[in-house]
Amino acid sequence: DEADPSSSSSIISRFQQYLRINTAQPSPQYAESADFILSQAKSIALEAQTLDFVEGKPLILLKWPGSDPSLPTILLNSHTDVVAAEHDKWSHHPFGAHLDQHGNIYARGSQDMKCVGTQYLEAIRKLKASGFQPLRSVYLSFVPDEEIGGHDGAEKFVDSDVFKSLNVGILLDEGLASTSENYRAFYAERGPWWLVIKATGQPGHGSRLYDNTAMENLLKSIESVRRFRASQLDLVKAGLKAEGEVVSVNMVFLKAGSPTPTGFVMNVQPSEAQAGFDIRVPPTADPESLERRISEEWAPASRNMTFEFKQKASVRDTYGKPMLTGTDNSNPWWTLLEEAVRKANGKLGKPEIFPAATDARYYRELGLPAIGFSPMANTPILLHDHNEFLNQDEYLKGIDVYVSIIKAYASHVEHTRKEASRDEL
Ligand code: MET
Ligand SMILES: [Zn+2]
Ligand SMILES: [Zn+2]
Repeated sequence: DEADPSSSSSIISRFQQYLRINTAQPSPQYAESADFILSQAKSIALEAQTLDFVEGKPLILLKWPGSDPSLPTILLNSHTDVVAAEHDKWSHHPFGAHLDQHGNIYARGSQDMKCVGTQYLEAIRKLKASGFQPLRSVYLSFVPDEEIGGHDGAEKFVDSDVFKSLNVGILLDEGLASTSENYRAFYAERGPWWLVIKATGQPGHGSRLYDNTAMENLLKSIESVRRFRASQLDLVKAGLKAEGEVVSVNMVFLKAGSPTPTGFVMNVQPSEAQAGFDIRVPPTADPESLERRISEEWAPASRNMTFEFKQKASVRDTYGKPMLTGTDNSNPWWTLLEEAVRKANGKLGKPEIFPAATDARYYRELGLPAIGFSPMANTPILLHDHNEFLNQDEYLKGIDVYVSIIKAYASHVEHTRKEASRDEL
């Protein structure tokens, strides 16, 4: 029944409401999404504050206070922005949240990651209705700008005094849909390095053959990048490494020549040429050796080349260690997640390295444990793709998985603390 806020149709219609707010980069409607989140928070009586680290880019922080404020807390993170969508290539409008006859909800952000944001809220709504009282405080952060690097969102947040005062013990952030029945969970991610290489060279008549043209200099680099790319892809194809365990490099733009109103100048060899690459570096890789490869093989000064990074994430934390969250007994949160998923009748695959980037890197950089998890099983991976959708039954199942996880996390008495109190007896 529509009027009952706990009915499935009400839950789905709240998800659709969030999806219908166009928060696509580069001009997300953040004011509207903030209003929506704050109204949801109010309806389930969560404490709320809006943090304006950058004007026009609100970060909403919600709190469900625990009975023991001395315990480290739980932070459930989601980003409110989404990537752009090419409307005319979709079968349904990307901000219409159309529900088709199979129960699939079509919208940009249905997988990445508005689903997770409202699933956290719905799980808390259910837990509150059941009378559950958290021991640890549970925080929810709805952050802007993840899709453009998180510099005005999560990055500013983790540097803030507000964040320090939260005493966060574990962070949950986004994962990926799974095409099998097993959910996927991520203990690390690859760092994005966005590289632009530039070649200069001898300009001249388009009919002449000579050495050291900008185009030739750039093409030698592209050939070298391609050989390296193939070596990494071969490791994946041979089954020796998973996607998140190799360095990926993809050329994303090429720029050279002189445009004319009808095309390009055809008989002048240009004096400059450049190419851009999206490189993803696993935390297990040696960043120094990749840096050397870039400066010596992909953009050597000896070939009149220079390079610049548009984005260069660290793969080491502030203590110099690779940014990996423990998946063994050293990290009770991992075991608790596994158990909680199982209790909710879900299955979890082997822990993986997230192939792309998420805001979790800013927390792992501080040495905090962070787990990437979006409960979507039996679902094609459609983030950033046309016709992104999520099935309503999968969405509802995911809420129950979060009920189980939040319950386990918020009731968890730290082992070391138990030991400490036992020692006192
Ligand atoms: C460096 S910004 C990252 C944006 C996006 N999540 C990606 O992995 O591409
Ligand atoms: Zn995302
Ligand atoms: Zn994304």
